[in-house]
Amino acid sequence: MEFKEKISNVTSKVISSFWGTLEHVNFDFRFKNGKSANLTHEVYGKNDGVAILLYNPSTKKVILSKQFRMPVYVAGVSNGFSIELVGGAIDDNESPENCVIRETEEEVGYSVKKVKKVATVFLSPGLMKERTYLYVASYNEDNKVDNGGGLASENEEIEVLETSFKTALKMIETEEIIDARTIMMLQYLQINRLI
Ligand SMILES: Nc1nc2c(ncn2[C@@H]2O[C@H](COP(=O)(O)OP(=O)(O)O[C@H]3O[C@H](CO)[C@@H](O)[C@H](O)[C@@H]3O)[C@@H](O)[C@H]2O)c(=O)[nH]1
Ligand SMILES: [Mg+2]
Repeated sequence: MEFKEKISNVTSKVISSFWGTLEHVNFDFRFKNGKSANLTHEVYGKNDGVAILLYNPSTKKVILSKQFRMPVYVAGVSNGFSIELVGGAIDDNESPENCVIRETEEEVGYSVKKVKKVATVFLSPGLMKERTYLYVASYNEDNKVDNGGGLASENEEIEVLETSFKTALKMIETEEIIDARTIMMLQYLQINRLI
């Protein structure tokens, strides 16, 4: 039998390049039964991202951010406001760790030095090529260096939410928290009894 690759003749065409890039990727896919099909799949992405859950083991509080998200608005949820981990897109030539430390200071005004990497996740593997690196770090009041809020130069407007861990877990049940990264990291804290 002639040997054929499972995936072959991959070509990509950029359909839109605005904030991120939307590509149409054309390829031949060989099914288990030996038949092949020429398929086109859409793939969206930007630079990879980072996100972090900050927790204070003595006060049993966590720091989250609240901001407007157009996709959430378009979906008709919470007027478009989403409660999430601190995070953002990695700048060119920046390490994920430096990015997460930078975003923590920009978005919520805390300077943390020691961050622990927990997982690398694809948020929507059927659509997005982005990897997100997930972190945790403990904090206390000494780490607070300013009020955060995001970069005005990037039109960011972020509300800092310091809330009890118990309340944050409740907000998963009530669907006030709907971001997958945030839910998995709150559960990570819970499973590992870090707080
Ligand atoms: N999505 C999007 N955001 C835009 C756009 N123009 C400006 N922004 C704003 O630019 C800012 C980017 O901030 P970052 O902190 O760098 O990224 P992020 O929006 O928090 O994104 C993070 O989460 C995403 C998942 O929700 C990730 O996809 C992303 O990589 C990153 O981790 C946000 O305030 C966002 O609203 C646009 O066209 N599209
Ligand atoms: Mg952000």
